[in-house]
Amino acid sequence: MYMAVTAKSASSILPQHNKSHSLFRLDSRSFVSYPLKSSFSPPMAAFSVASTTLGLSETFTKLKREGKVAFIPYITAGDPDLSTTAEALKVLDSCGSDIIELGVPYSDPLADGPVIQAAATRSLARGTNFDSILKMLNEVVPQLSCPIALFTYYNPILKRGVEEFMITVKEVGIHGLVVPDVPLEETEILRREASKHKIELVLLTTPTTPRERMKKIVEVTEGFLYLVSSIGVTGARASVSAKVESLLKEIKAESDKPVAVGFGISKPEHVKQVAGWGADGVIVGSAMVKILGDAKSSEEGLKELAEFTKSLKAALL
Ligand SMILES: O=P(O)(O)OC[C@@H](O)[C@@H](O)c1c[nH]c2ccccc12
Repeated sequence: MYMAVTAKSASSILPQHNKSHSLFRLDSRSFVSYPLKSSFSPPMAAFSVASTTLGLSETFTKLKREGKVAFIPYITAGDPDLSTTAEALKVLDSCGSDIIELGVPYSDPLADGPVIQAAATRSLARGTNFDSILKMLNEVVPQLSCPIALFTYYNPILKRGVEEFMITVKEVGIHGLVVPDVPLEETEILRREASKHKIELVLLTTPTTPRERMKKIVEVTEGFLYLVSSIGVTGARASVSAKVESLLKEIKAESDKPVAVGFGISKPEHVKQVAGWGADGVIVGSAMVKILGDAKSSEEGLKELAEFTKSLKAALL
């Protein structure tokens, strides 16, 4: 189920639409943002919830000191329901996740494969919305030891207003933000408000990102750099592209910022391999989402999620 978009809308969000596979090619042209450094320090209240948990970059600094690689799962908020999401966040945290990516369900998830698209559809059908997610986070975040990076397409941010969005997510203790489809020409306000409210804006590069553009992205990403392992959309793959090894070398030649790799990773051997190639973090999404979506009950899904998370985390120890 891929959205038929006009050439214009595709070019403004994901510039290439490969007709042969009707998959949207992720391209970093829409992933560049330049957070402005500002002297603005938000009122202490803004830190009240988040001050007990390390942020994204602090987490990577701590892990690097310990010689460890970050394990970063992704799940879609509200799938199968928000109370299960609340429990899943606690399960992922207690099973050793170092950062959790929490997806805001969206009606046109252009960069997502069928598993995450279906999760977003189920969640929206249940009535999940941004306010109900914030309410859940307000209760759960104080119980977590690892930071949350909110994952959302650009539209839900624009709908709420960028400044209002940043204020509200900061208030519930969100540390980071990943926005895969932010159009280059509209990054000005996003990076200014993210920086102002101490939200780490994570940028993405892909295997097709030209070197000069990659350098720009690496320079300005905050928290970590998201290296998309393969072209196409999210979804578990039989193997992780060997190109990741050389891409990691190229990026690390430009910057010592942490790099986390995502797309297709779904087995302990994938995790081990990507860590062995020098990644600072490993991101697993669709395989996690599938467990929760396929389970006959929440209890069963949470139990399987715990087992699966521990099996992947063990590959990093
Ligand atoms: O699902 P995968 O193949 O394990 O990839 C991680 C991915 O799910 C998560 O990081 C993510 C969810 N939706 C996205 C859209 C674009 C980039 C990344 C994502």
